[in-house]
Amino acid sequence: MQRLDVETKSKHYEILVDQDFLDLVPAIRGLDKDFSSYHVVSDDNVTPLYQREILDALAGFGKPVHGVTFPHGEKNKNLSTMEAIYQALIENGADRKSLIVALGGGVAGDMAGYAAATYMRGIAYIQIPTTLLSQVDSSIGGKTGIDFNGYKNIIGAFHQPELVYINTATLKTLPRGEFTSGMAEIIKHAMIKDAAYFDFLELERERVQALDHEVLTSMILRSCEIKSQVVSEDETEKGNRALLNFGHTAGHAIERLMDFRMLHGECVSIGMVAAARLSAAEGGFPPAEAERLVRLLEAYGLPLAVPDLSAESVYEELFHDKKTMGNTLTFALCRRIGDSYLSKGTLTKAQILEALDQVMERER
Ligand SMILES: NC(=O)c1ccc[n+]([C@@H]2O[C@H](COP(=O)([O-])OP(=O)(O)OC[C@H]3O[C@@H](n4cnc5c(N)ncnc54)[C@H](O)[C@@H]3O)[C@@H](O)[C@H]2O)c1
Ligand SMILES: O=C(O)C(=O)C[C@@H](O)[C@H](O)[C@H](O)COP(=O)(O)O
Ligand SMILES: [Zn+2]
Repeated sequence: MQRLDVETKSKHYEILVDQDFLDLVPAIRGLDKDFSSYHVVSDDNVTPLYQREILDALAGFGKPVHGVTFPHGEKNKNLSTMEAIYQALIENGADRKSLIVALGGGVAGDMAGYAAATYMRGIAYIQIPTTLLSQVDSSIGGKTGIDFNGYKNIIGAFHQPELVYINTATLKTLPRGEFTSGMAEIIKHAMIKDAAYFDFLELERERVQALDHEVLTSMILRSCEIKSQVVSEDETEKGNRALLNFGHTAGHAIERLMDFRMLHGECVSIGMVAAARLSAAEGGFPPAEAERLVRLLEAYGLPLAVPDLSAESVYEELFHDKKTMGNTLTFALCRRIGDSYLSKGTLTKAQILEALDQVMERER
């Protein structure tokens, strides 16, 4: 098992990376908290795969254990699913000393985390991420929340977990497209912080895609390190945490405009291509490096452009981004691969439209 620390202002916790669930109970025991009951929240794909094993393991604590299942998918990351989760917590007698267990992908993590942030004004939770995306990104850092009227993560709270327990064996059941979606966040980590990691992702692509255990584990660990470092320095996104939003400004807009028919990572991939174009327009990001990004995304099977949207429609959506203050758009951009910065209000509408045009399939 491998361990990493996350040290934010509000909480210190560990990320454990293992190949099974055998150390989960000892890890929870190690938190040294006397939880009164356990509530495992997962979607209807993950429940039949992993919920029973987790419930059985937690039953060893001798306290009530409950499973809560919600319908899978981004379309269900909303208030009505939250209502059902709150209802289940009440019916199952969750109290202030209960532990919520977020089991599944980023959707389960964001919603179970938000339930933990708000139920009885905040209770403890842990993350057991089972998608590549959630293992390297969403389970770490305490951003929790839901979409509302299609606006991405527009309601939410920062609430750090007590523990992140990653069992890489769960990736064996993950559909291929979901694995690919997770690769977008991993490439994002390399783009914003680590050129050598970008080289690694280029060099080791075949072994990554073959789920080679050694390469996969090193990759997950490196991404967890990058994410936890950024989060530890700026827990509540007062500044540089927004670098983790590289590709998300346009990505979230596309996700909404496509009515969530595309996966988060796919939209982030297209958003990163747009961000690379903007980086070139503003900061002189070298065209050869933009090309390397495009080739890497393509090699991992990620999309580079979006069908059936107009640059204008995406541009209008950008103003709903959480980094937008008043009318000032903020973008996470790159000077070079591995070297990122925040650009606040300096790009013109024409520059942004031109970059967006290049990721519109019809207009290419
Ligand atoms: N909080 C954050 O910091 C953060 C970071 C990145 C993304 N996100 C959010 O995460 C969400 C995307 O997460 P995701 O890509 O994990 O999506 P997801 O949670 O919808 O999971 C993807 C699909 O895989 C299934 N699944 C999960 N684990 C499985 C497994 N081991 N085997 C088989 N099927 C499995 C799920 O049922 C689902 O259908 C988005 O809502 C995004 O906004 C949040
Ligand atoms: O943890 C962060 O900070 C991120 O930006 C990680 C992103 O991958 C993630 O999609 C996050 O949920 C986006 O945050 P938002 O504040 O733009 O909704
Ligand atoms: Zn993301």
